[in-house]
This record gives sequence, structure tokens and C-alpha cells, in this order.
Amino acid sequence: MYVSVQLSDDHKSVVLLDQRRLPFHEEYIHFYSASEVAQAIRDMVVRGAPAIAVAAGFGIAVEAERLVNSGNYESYTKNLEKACDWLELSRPTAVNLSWAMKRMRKVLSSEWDSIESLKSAIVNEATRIASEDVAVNYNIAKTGNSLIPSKANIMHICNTGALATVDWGTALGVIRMAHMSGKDIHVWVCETRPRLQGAKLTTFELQQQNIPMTLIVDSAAGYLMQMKKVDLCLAGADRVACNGDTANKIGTYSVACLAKLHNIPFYIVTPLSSIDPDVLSGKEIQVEERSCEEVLRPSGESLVAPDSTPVFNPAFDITPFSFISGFITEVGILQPPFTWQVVNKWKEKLQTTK
Ligand SMILES: CSC[C@@H](O)[C@@H](O)C(=O)COP(=O)(O)O
Repeated sequence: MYVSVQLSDDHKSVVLLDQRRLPFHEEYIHFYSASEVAQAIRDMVVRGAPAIAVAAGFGIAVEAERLVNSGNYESYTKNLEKACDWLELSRPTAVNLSWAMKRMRKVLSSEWDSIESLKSAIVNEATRIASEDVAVNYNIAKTGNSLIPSKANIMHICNTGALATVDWGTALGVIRMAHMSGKDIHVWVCETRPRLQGAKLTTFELQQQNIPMTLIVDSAAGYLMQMKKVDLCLAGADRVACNGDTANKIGTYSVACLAKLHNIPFYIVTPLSSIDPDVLSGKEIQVEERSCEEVLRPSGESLVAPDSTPVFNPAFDITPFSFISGFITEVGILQPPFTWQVVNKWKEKLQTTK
């Protein structure tokens, strides 16, 4: 079984499964500093909002180990705070990155009696972020499964599985749980241009789990809905605004519009950590723009359009909350608004029921 992101036993490297090479090569690469991890996140060696948050947390743990003999307590914490800044900036749309770095900064600003004890606290917090991800996604999968009929054709975009998290995944976790519980499900896998996370990664995960699926080009989504071959749609999230507007992989909005037109339920499957109550609506969400090369050379080498064709390549889009039937989370199926007060109440409830 593959693991998208790990901390090496000696805490000297973050080990990432290189998602750019899947499904044909399972290669693990070691990254030895926070700046190397930030670059790996930018290059999408690891991707998916929860997985990049975990990778960034481990990036700080590795940096803490690397810098342990490099200066006094003050310079040590200052350098680690700088590392949090680079990691946070490595991809702008997924709020999980800032959420993880906020947790690491909290550890950095607490009082510790030595560099050694601060370093252990950093490793513990990074490891906790990773293990919480597994538990949270397991709960999401259980909650979501209650919505899946015993026989269903589910449309899914991008990759939201174990590769995008530490294990289970969000939307694909729900699909995995439904399949494990004996439901007769089939997944329409949107290929997800331009980086093909659906074609390369989601098919790989579904195949490993023996879940029936069919790969489609993104533009086939409407036709399938019109033919009444889709019962519901599940997608992940990179940032959910307070009013429920949701940033997710480019193409999600198109699927949501088509689903609304055809009266098909469209759910966002997300941990609470992807909700950003500081952002009031989707208008305030920064959408990452990526290199034109991703569109011009989808498989890396040959051009599919004349050289120097102008390209616009937004990595995400925003689905307005009115297109979303509900948010499947670790605390249940929710509806906005997601104010801090409300989100904190759910988090507290979660703590007390643990
Ligand atoms: C559980 S993953 C949720 C989202 O991060 C996912 O749907 C997505 O859009 C990933 O985009 P990516 O650009 O591959 O990082």
C-alpha cells in the first residue's frame, strides 16, 4: 500500500510518493529541508489540500532537526518561523497549509526550556496533524456513506483519495467506505485537465481497491447527466468560505452547474480544516494560476498547441454555495454559514466525544 507523505524515522527527511510519476512509477523521494519541501509542494510532488498540510508540518519537523545545532534559542525559533512563512506561501489556495502552519507557529511561540524540548514538541505536533488526518477522514467516510444509496453512479473530479491525504481521503474515502460496506457503486472519473489527477491518480486508487469505475473526459459530464447516468456528485475542497462558496479543482464549478441543471445532488466532502471563516465569500479566495506548460504540454513533452499560444491556467474555481447540496465533514453533514463561533463549537463537540 502506498503512503503519500511520511516523516523518516530519524526526522531528517520528509518522504513523498512522487505523484507526478504515478500511475506507472511508484517512486519515493526524500526532502531534507523546509525549502526543499516547499519546492516539492509547488511542483506537485505531493498535492491535495490535506496532504500538503501534513507535508508542510513534517517540513518544519525536518527543519527543526536540521537547524538544531545552528544557533541559540532565539535564532532557532526565528528561522523556523521563516520556514513556516515559505511553506505557507508554496500554494495559495488550500487553507489547510495556513492551518497547519498556524499550529506549528503556536508550538514555536509556546515556552520551552531548551531547543531539544522545542524540537520534540514540533515533531509531536507534526505527527499529530498527520494522525488526526487519518481519524478525521475515517469519520468523514462514515458520515458520507449514510448518503450513498445501495446502488449508485457517482461522479468525482480530481483526486481526493489516500494520495491527497494521509489515508482514506475525503470524497474518495466516502466512495471507498460505500464499496467496503457492500454497496453496488460505480464511479465516473473526470480526467481533470490539465494535470489529469483523475486519469492518473483516481483511477490508480480505485483500481487498487477494486471499485468499478469509468474514466471520462471532463466535457462528457453533462452528456452523462442528461442520459440519467449520474445519481450524485462528490468533490473535495481547498478552501470553503464562511458563506459556503468553495474553491476546488478547476472544473468543479462546471460539474456543480450541470448537476444543478439536472437536479442531481452535489456534495462537497471536506474536513473542518478546509473551512476558512476569515474569508466571507468566494470572491475573497485567491485562485492559484499555474504555468502555461501544464496546458501546452499535458504529458510533459510534446506540444498540443502551437508554440507560444497564450494560455490561462487557473488551478481552481469557486462553486457558489447555492450549487452545493451539503458539506460532508467529520462532524456530520453541514450547511453554511461557517462562522468561527459555529466551527469552534463543532471542534469542541468533537473533542468531548473523543
Ligand atoms: C482531499 S483533496 C481536496 C482538494 O485538495 C482536491 O479536490 C483538489 O482540488 C486538489 O488539487 P491539486 O491541485 O491536485 O492539489
